[in-house]
Amino acid sequence: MSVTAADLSSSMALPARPLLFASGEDAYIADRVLHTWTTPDGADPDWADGVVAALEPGERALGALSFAAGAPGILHHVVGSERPLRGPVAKPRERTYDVREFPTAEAYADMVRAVLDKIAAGVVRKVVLGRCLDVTSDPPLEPAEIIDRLLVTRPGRYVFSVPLTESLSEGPLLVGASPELLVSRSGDRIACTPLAGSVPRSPDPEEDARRAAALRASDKDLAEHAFVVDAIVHALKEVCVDVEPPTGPTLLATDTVWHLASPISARLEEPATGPSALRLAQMLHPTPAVGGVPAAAAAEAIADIEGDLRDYFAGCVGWVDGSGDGVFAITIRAAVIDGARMRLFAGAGIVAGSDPDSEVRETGAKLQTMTRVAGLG
Ligand SMILES: C=C(O[C@@H]1C=C(C(=O)O)C=C[C@H]1O)C(=O)O
Repeated sequence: MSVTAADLSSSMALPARPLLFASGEDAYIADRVLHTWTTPDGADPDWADGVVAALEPGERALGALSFAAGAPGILHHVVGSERPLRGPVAKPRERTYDVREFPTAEAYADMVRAVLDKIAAGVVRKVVLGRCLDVTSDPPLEPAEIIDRLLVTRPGRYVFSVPLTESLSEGPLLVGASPELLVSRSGDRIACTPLAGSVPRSPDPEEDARRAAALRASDKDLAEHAFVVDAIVHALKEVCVDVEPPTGPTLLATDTVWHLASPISARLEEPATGPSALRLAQMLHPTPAVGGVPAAAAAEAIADIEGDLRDYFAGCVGWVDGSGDGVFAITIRAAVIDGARMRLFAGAGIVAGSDPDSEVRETGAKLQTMTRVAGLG
């Protein structure tokens, strides 16, 4: 799509704290918020069904669910429109940043070793472990500037900006550019594209291609990937027909990493009475792409070793309408911006054969998606 003068001016119209979700060329941006639904338990099916039942034609519920079961969810009841919102990339303003790693790279490598011990002991087979960067910026970051840059450069297909409280004008704002589709529903058509198995990209094209080929051939990464595909196929078969698992993963590139990706399609037999996109997201989440295998033991290992970092990170973010159609992406390559402060999260799957230093590099590369658009380099 070519960028016209009208597109440029519409990009200027991006509100200071937009409420939006983009999955194609255009971004769906909320013009009005009618109501905000919150729940202490984002996995509650009655809450999800109540939200979908309240939506009139032309309205959407746009928001996010936390990583953990029994943790909060928020959906804004909105009226909006698809808009091109792709302007020129403004040069980041001069800012001073204070950046803290939490945990440090060394502590993260030790956490990876602790998971490898649990794998060796047969307690778990895969655990996704994350780490954070806490950034303070002077002057404060401007969310609209970051989102504009995400929409133009599209480091991930799914760009989002979602206030995490009922107040749209202040408080934490979840922003990011996820490459990973948890689930989409359009009528009876269901799609998921899990990612698992990753390697940092190289600026040298030959080395970059070599790394991609090595990832495609890596038994460790193929095993890490297969856990996710198996779990999603199993969950989809509970509610769908014609579940089409892929023949093998393909390669997907973001700005900073290569991933193994598996597009999976399925069909709802009775879309009128079948689960909405929001219910499907609740059923599938958290997949072993962000949790692990077995799910309960992995969740316990994450709580013990990683602690309480995630909240909405590694959750899911997206929209649903009154017909049950919608799109939910995994909340990765994401940041929470709150005034002058910004927290970034990145995780990596640990399986037998994982190397702690490689996992530090992988999570470092994943963090760069958001540090770059925020102007930190
Ligand atoms: C958890 C993250 O990424 C997840 C972990 C991946 C992996 O371990 O290879 C790949 C994609 C995501 O499902 C993240 O980016 O923060």
